[in-house]
Amino acid sequence: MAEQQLNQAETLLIETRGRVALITLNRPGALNALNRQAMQELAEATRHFDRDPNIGCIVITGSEKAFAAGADIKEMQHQSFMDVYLADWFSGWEELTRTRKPMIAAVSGYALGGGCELAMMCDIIYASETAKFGQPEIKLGVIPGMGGTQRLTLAIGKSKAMEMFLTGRVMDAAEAERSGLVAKVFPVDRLLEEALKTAETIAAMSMPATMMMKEAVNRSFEVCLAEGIRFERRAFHSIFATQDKAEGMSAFVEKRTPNFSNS
Ligand SMILES: CC(C)=CC(=O)SCCNC(=O)CCNC(=O)[C@H](O)C(C)(C)COP(=O)(O)OP(=O)(O)OC[C@H]1O[C@@H](n2cnc3c(N)ncnc32)[C@H](O)[C@@H]1OP(=O)(O)O
Repeated sequence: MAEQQLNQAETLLIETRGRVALITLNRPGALNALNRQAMQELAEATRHFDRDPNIGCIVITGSEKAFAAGADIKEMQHQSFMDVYLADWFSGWEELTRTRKPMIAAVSGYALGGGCELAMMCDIIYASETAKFGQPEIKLGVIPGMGGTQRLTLAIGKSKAMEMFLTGRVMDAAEAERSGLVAKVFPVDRLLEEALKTAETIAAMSMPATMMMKEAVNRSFEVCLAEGIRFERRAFHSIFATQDKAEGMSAFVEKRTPNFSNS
């Protein structure tokens, strides 16, 4: 598989592996704490790959010890209400959630606070056996600010989410998988390989279909069921205008591998 190293950001390592983009959080001294620079660089990298017709899936990972230990507490420590309100802190993360191509989070070690929220902004979470998920903001006297109260509650249900938010308890990988937060758990040394393998599988599908699938599934989080189902039906109708629909169905009937053209 062709590997290509892209221009380096300060807080990230960015590379491509064939049709997959791999973004590695890289602030080892701070356990990948997410400062404003990391937010801007992540948004820039995902925007870049979203526009790149050669990329079909994006994987975001961290180190073995920490996916990300949260938003940068040292950066937030001296901010006042007026500082964060006027600068609309964390609104920049919304850009990441507007990425239209599928994103996989490969999580090893700590995914706390903003780290857990970043993983949940992705479409699939794969975890290593050492992964630890939590929203410990309550211990800092604050609440999550990157979507955690909404996404964790939707992922694992109100009672369990409330227990985690209100106590700051951390969940291990096995519990995260049982709760539906995580799709699969792997030994540490297989995590990235498995995430990249799934990303390659996704990138080999029809790109309009994977993008529309993501858009339709995400509607279920944003609108009521009836509106979501209407949206899904319209997206389903419109995908019948693609060549990839014709190719995919013909390939099935003809018992061959489809050759998608992303059109
Ligand atoms: C408030 C909102 C809206 C969102 C948030 O995300 S708040 C942050 C939520 N996360 C946390 O509260 C976790 C904070 N970190 C820890 O509790 C611990 O670091 C640990 C349990 C994850 C790991 O403990 P360990 O003893 O193994 O490592 P440390 O010595 O504590 O950390 C190493 C190094 O990293 C710095 N660090 C860790 N997390 C953060 C963070 N979230 N922000 C800024 N810096 C962080 C830590 O200070 C230390 O650096 P120094 O050696 O320079 O002190």
